[in-house]
Amino acid sequence: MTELTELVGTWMRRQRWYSTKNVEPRLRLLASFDAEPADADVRVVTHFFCDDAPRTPRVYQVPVVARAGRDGDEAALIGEAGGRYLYDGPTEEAYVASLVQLMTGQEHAEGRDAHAQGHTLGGRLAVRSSRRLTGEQSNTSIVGELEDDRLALIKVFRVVQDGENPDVSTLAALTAAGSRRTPALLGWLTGRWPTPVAGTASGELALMQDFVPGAEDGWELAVSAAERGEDFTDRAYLLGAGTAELHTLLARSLPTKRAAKEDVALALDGMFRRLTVTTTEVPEVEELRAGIAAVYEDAAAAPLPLLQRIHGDLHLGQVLYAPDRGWQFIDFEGEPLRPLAERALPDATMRDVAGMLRSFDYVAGSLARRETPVDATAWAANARQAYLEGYASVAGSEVDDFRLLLDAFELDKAVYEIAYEARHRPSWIPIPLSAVQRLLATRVS
Ligand SMILES: Nc1ncnc2c1ncn2[C@@H]1O[C@H](COP(=O)(O)OP(=O)(O)O)[C@@H](O)[C@H]1O
Ligand SMILES: O=P(O)(O)O[C@H]1O[C@H](CO)[C@@H](O[C@H]2O[C@H](CO)[C@@H](O)[C@H](O)[C@H]2O)[C@H](O)[C@H]1O
Repeated sequence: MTELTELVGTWMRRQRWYSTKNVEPRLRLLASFDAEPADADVRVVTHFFCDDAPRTPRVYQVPVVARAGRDGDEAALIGEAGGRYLYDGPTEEAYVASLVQLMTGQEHAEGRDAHAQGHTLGGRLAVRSSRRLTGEQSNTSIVGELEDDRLALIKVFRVVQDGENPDVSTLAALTAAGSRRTPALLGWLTGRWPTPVAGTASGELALMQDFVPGAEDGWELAVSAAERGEDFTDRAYLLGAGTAELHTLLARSLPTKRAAKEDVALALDGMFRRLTVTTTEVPEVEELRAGIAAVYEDAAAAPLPLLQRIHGDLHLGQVLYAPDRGWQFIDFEGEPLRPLAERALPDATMRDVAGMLRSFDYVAGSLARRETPVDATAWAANARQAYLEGYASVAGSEVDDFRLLLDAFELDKAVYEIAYEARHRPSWIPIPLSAVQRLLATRVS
């Protein structure tokens, strides 16, 4: 193993976006692309590494700034190799400037940057300064101050996959439709890299959107309201109405289809697959399997909905509350544990509704686990009710018409969350696990 690969492997293991926390990375360098050097002492290189450790190998995009001196941010230092100090690219202005140039420069990137193609909706843009956001994230987000004084949110995808990333295609359609519920997309970068086996893969490497100023994170807002026992029903009602508005716009902007038997079979297949994966990782789920399966089968026999583009991983961490714009929806990438090819397929809106309902339960679950526990059970029940009423204020009787589907998606989401927590935050497994037990118990009674 080369010095670079070894260094990146050790560093990557500690990053939030390293997606298989329970295994030691086994990296293989697939390709490296140099950006046009702006300065002889600062080289910007984007590496693509394949991690062979998980069952399905994953490809990571690792942008690095190699400096001649140890003069970058110490917290972002990956290590020293080949006589240079290597820093995590997104913390470095040189990387962000070259990324934005690639994304919004009109001409096709040639020569050394031929691995990437920029697409701009906002013309040629340039950053004056940038700052990486910290916090729990699957990808890496950066706030850039543009030369025209606007702020932009730049997101660098870490796990890259062959195919269309719905974060870009969904936001592009919403932006074109003049959405008031989402930040406008400004541009994106599509790249090519060698696949782990043979051939070339192509997919999105980064995107850039309007930064929503003064926005508060929905999860933090909800948790702080719940812990103080503050009413959240007005906000939850507006969130429900906003979700339905978003769904209406998505149905108008992207393909829809009436669900057919084969769509039901496909959805059921996906749900049972998740159940099997979760059971393998968390054996306690086995004894709940029969009850879960019965709920899935009931939903499969119920009336079929119209399928359309949805958010795909809706929860309180995917919404921002802005004083002048109300609720804003972000991160249309879908569930990170789901194959990319499935994520942009038309789906049922009740999947999103179920995701948000699970999130209110998570607020109560996380507060109950505090050192000094807070009982937010009633808070969560009221938020849930208000959210459904808000949704119905725009979408009419849809929730009542597809109640069995909603029940099944709520369980499916909790099953997904058990696997997600097992990989990322094992001490939180009890939150979705007890939700599955409760959802099954309330159904029987
Ligand atoms: N347009 C935006 N304006 C302001 N903040 C944003 C915007 N988009 C994302 N953020 C912030 O960045 C964080 C990560 O963004 P997100 O799209 O959820 O990334 P990830 O794919 O890593 O989960 C969000 O929780 C939010 O705080
Ligand atoms: O935001 P991501 O796309 O990375 O989504 C993943 O991580 C989420 C956690 O950050 C996870 O959400 C679960 O925990 C949330 C609280 O932290 C809670 O609000 C959600 O309801 C719950 O599902 C999400 O499932 C996962 O895909």
